[in-house]
Amino acid sequence: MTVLTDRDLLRERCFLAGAWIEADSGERVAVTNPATGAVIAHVPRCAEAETERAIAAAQAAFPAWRARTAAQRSALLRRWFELIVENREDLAILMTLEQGKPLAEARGEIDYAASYVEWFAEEAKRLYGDVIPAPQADRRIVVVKEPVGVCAAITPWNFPAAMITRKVAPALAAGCVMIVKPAEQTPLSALALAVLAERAGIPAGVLSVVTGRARAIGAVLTASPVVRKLTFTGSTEIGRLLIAQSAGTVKRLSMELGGNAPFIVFDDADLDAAVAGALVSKYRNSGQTCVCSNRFLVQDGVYDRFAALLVEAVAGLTVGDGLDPATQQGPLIDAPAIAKVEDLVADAVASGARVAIGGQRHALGGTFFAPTVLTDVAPSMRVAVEEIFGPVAPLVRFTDEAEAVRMANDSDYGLAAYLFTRDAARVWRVGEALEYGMVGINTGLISTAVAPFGGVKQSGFGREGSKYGIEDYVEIKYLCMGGL
Ligand SMILES: NC(=O)C1=CN([C@@H]2O[C@H](COP(=O)(O)OP(=O)(O)OC[C@H]3O[C@@H](n4cnc5c(N)ncnc54)[C@H](OP(=O)(O)O)[C@@H]3O)[C@@H](O)[C@H]2O)C=CC1
Ligand SMILES: O=C(O)CCCC(=O)O
Repeated sequence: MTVLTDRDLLRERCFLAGAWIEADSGERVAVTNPATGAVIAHVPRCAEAETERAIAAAQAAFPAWRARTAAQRSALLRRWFELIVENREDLAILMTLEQGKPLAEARGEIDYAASYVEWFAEEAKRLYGDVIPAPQADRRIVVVKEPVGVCAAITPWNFPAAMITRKVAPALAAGCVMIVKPAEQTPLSALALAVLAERAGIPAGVLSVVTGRARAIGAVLTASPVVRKLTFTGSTEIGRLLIAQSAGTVKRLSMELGGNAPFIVFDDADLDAAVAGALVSKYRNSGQTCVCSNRFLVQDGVYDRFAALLVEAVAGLTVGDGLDPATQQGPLIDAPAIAKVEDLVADAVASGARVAIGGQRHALGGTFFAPTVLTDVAPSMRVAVEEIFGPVAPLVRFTDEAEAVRMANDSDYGLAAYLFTRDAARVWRVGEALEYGMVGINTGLISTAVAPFGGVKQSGFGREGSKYGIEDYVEIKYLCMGGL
């Protein structure tokens, strides 16, 4: 394996109640490098019993953690942030090894992940309440914010670090404690973050990371009355299941689920900017991002020109192992992922779409898929309806603004949307008409810790990052003082 400066960051045990443990069964799961198929590590295959112990440890740790002052919690989070930044290169290498994204993108994700910790270290100190003018002279009404309590996070493989910090940091800032179940494909980044949290001095039980059997761990987390909140990022299908499972304990939930982002290019757009935006929003992380553009809606007048420019730009993308500095697009995460992308492209072609570039597995083999542009795509084709999660840009034609908005909103999803135009009035009209939680205007990159990330419709609910993100981890309590 590529040498880490600090080998201690590569952990093959879970972090539970401040101890590094094996699974009770002794079973382990292999972690593979998607670029080579090589096994790079093993992690414990934990199940019900270990999850129960993590919950008990969190419950035990909660009173002391919530009792610390906001400034004390903030200082520990700040230290965690500094350690993430100091270990940026090792964390990025680990991420590329287990996830496949190019090293430059992995470094970017570590910075992004760290920025959530930095942000919420600051927000911890600003969790203000309210004083409400009372209707009676002898009363005072005060609103305070209290931590929700024991929280659980189930996270995906596409952003192995950032999806953890943007849940853990606001939770800990608010005074909650957290159990994380990372994705099976990418546990090493989660465990390395736990190493750094431990080094930062975050007390035992405040943060646990349990790897292993998703269904068993999820069942215990959702059924437990001790766990007061579940936050999930992943597929809509599993989100629905977790919502149903949480009904029995009436848990608070945050769901960041799938997307089908429209990327709308109007006739008056700056086409060079639109192509640059398309590249970053479509091909970053090999298209495996819930906010990736899933369908390009391009107006008649610029359709052919935009397609030609996009194909030219895509032809210049270098595909390869993420550890190679020349690589701009890595492999897909695993065999089912590439099979799904291949199937969607085949379905589109069979229905009349044209492959302008790519359209098949890359010559490198394995799970590498050629960066692809499809033209003559109809909005009803599966490739424009389902979440692709791969480097495929389907180009759909539209005639006028009303049609673009109608097509864009014709989806069960509502996470991110993008539009490119030079018309300021249209920016407002279309920006407001889009039924999405986030809208990128003349940009393909909207993710930042300072803005609220989240969706509407079947893309989920709750917001992460920004001043709103911490609210998902607090309960509002009102104190009514009478007889004054
Ligand atoms: N919104 C987003 O950012 C993401 C969307 N997706 C979409 O979902 C598709 C499938 O990806 P996939 O990785 O299977 O996504 P999943 O939704 O299956 O996985 C996300 C997380 O949920 C866990 N999980 C899976 N099943 C259960 C369960 N029954 N109970 C509790 N936790 C569970 C997974 O654990 P484990 O890994 O151990 O199975 C993982 O930690 C992608 O192609 C993409 O379309 C995927 C990832 C992120
Ligand atoms: O794809 C996801 O699951 C989260 C989006 C990453 C980002 O914050 O941009």
